[in-house]
Amino acid sequence: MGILEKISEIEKEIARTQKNKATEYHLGLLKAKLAKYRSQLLEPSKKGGDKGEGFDVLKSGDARVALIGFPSVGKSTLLSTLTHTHSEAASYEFTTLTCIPGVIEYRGANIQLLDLPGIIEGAAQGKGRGRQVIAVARTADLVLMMLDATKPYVHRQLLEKELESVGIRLNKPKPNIYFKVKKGGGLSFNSTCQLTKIDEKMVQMILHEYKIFNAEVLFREDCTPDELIDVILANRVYLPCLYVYNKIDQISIQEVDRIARQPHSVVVSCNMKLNLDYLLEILWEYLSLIRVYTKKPGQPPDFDDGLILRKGVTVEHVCHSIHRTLAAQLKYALVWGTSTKYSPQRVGINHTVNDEDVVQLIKK
Ligand SMILES: Nc1nc2c(ncn2[C@@H]2O[C@H](COP(=O)(O)OP(=O)(O)OP(=O)(O)O)[C@@H](O)[C@H]2O)c(=O)[nH]1
Ligand SMILES: [K+]
Ligand SMILES: [Mg+2]
Repeated sequence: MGILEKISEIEKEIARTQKNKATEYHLGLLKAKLAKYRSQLLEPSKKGGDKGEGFDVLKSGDARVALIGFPSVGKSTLLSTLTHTHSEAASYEFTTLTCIPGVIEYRGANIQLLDLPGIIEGAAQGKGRGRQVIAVARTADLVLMMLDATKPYVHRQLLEKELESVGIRLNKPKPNIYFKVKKGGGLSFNSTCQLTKIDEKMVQMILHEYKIFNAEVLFREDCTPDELIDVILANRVYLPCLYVYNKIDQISIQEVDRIARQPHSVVVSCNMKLNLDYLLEILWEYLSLIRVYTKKPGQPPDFDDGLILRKGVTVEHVCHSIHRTLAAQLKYALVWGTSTKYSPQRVGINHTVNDEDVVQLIKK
């Protein structure tokens, strides 16, 4: 039996197994098996052929966004609208057959936007260019899932399932589980909170499925067996995802309003250029980008040339992004902006900066 058949057998068995206390362990085991086979699918095959490799496009700029969606939802139209790059758009499916990179210039940042072929159900199993598209998605900082607002909601769920099945986790934090394989000593099982979805026996069973007999497992939150499997496999990517509903020129205003209220969702019309400014604002937000200005003593801040950084960075990162030796020479910094109580305020190297802060670095 090939891996694909094994996967489909297990999926069928999971579907026909009733979910209750008595079948809990059995289901946990099935899920562990399923995840194991699926991750084998992701491994590059030794015989050549479909290696599951992405399209060869160099990463560039401050962040990378992958456009994922069914055919003809308007991905190429969006790329041509937001960037200087043209990507052929047409009313037939699979117009785009390769990866076409463009650059969104926004607030001084260069955001790489990747137009990709449409994916279809079964993409993860190798249908169409699915695996290549998915391989590119894994390298992105954000998935921009484009949907046709005139199509049923189930389209979104199908796409999510495809990405889920290849280990891409959307808008989910990494499960807070400490896991370490050991050389001996059996299983050390601990938790810092009450566990309602998993117990020691289940953990042991799942680990045995991966031939792991000695390990340290510490749950810091109430995780599910699936989350434990994710941590064991360690090949999952956790990405923010924006659902962009295109073609709102074709639906009623009530419908637009309803969709726009869903979490992580933005409504646009590429053809009518509706709401694209808002899309860029949200994109910036979801990429956790910030812009920080530097200022030399006695001179105005350099507002033309901000530093593009990520939320949560400190004065130390600011130093590094200017020159690698600067951090070691820093005495203190003066900061104007929302990260301080006073403007300016004298801060140390570990001070966290905010979007739009002005920073003056004082050397020793
Ligand atoms: N009504 C309407 N049509 C749109 C909009 N945006 C794109 N389209 C149309 O949708 C069709 C498909 O657009 P594409 O940009 O080729 O879609 P795609 O997702 O790149 O398609 P593939 O490359 O085939 O996967 C074209 O006929 C576009 O003109 C929109 O905002 N409203
Ligand atoms: K198309
Ligand atoms: Mg296209």
